[in-house]
Amino acid sequence: MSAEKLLAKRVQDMVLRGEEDQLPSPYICRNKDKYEDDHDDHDDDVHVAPIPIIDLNQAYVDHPEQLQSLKLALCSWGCFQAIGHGISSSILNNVRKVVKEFFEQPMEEKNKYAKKVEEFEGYGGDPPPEEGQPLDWQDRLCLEVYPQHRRNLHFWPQNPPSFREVLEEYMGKIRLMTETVSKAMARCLHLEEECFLNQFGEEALIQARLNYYSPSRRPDLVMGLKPHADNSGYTLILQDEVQGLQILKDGKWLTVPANTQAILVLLGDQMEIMTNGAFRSSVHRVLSNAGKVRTSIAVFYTPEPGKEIGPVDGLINEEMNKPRMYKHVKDYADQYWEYYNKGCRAIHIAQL
Ligand SMILES: O=C(O)CCC(=O)C(=O)O
Ligand SMILES: [Fe+2]
Repeated sequence: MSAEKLLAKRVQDMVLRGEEDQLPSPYICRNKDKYEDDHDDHDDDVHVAPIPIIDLNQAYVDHPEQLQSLKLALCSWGCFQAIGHGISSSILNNVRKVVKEFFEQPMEEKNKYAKKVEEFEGYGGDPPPEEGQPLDWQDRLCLEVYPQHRRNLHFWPQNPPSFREVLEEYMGKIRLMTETVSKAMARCLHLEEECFLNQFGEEALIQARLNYYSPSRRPDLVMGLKPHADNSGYTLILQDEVQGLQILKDGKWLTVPANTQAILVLLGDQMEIMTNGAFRSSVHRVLSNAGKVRTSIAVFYTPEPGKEIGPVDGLINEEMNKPRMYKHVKDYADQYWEYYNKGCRAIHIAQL
């Protein structure tokens, strides 16, 4: 069956209907040659990553030691687990709960928010990749959240009844968190604290992607989300208690611990450009598993459309051996998706 046709179906629906025995080939992206082999034969030994934990509480975030830890985390891991983010456990639990409840409703209810196959916003699967590229073993609901005038409320679920209110509360807090994080990122590099915020701009995009990973009988063959680096400046990820997210570090896939109280801050390509490569965006993927549903809420924080971004001056010094490594770019997303759909990274388009 073609990718377009498959993308009109939901993975969750295939799993619930027991249609997985005939696993459609566009989903198969791993161990292709082992398709006929022993079902238990797969190599996902889990190496849990000691990802740095950073306390964003105002009382600590500007301490030289904390800033130094932040810099180390971002330069060597490309991510950190944020605690002290000011979002209460009850808000975190509520948002996870309504997201799960949304996906656990009948298809008919969810399809009220269905996207067109080629489009991005709404409920469904990602737009079709190029021919031959695998499909992800997941369903998701993508929503534009800020600036507020970009919201398309017809995609915002009305069921469960508290969905909109709970998401709105969470996203308001996340927006505040982006200010703290952007300032701390500047300060840890000894830059003027508004320098990244100014590049993101007043109309910076904040988009939510609610991910639902159904279990798979063949986690050795499919992938929840294929390897990629995000197009964003950075991404804020709230996980549930089921592991699955992995980051690529020094050529090895390492599992991100499922810390339900922390929000993972993961660098995207546009922060790599703005820091002239001092920070590197993190390549990551999500594994499928045989037993449990996994949900996550990824929020992409991305410079305002039409705004030029580039390496900040303080990170370029030709005489001090810190040459400019990246160009100025505008609407990086447009080219990013072309490469993403081919299963490639796009960062080279900004590199000098
Ligand atoms: O599910 C996750 O933990 C990560 C999701 C992700 O990488 C994305 O939505 O871009
Ligand atoms: Fe991602």
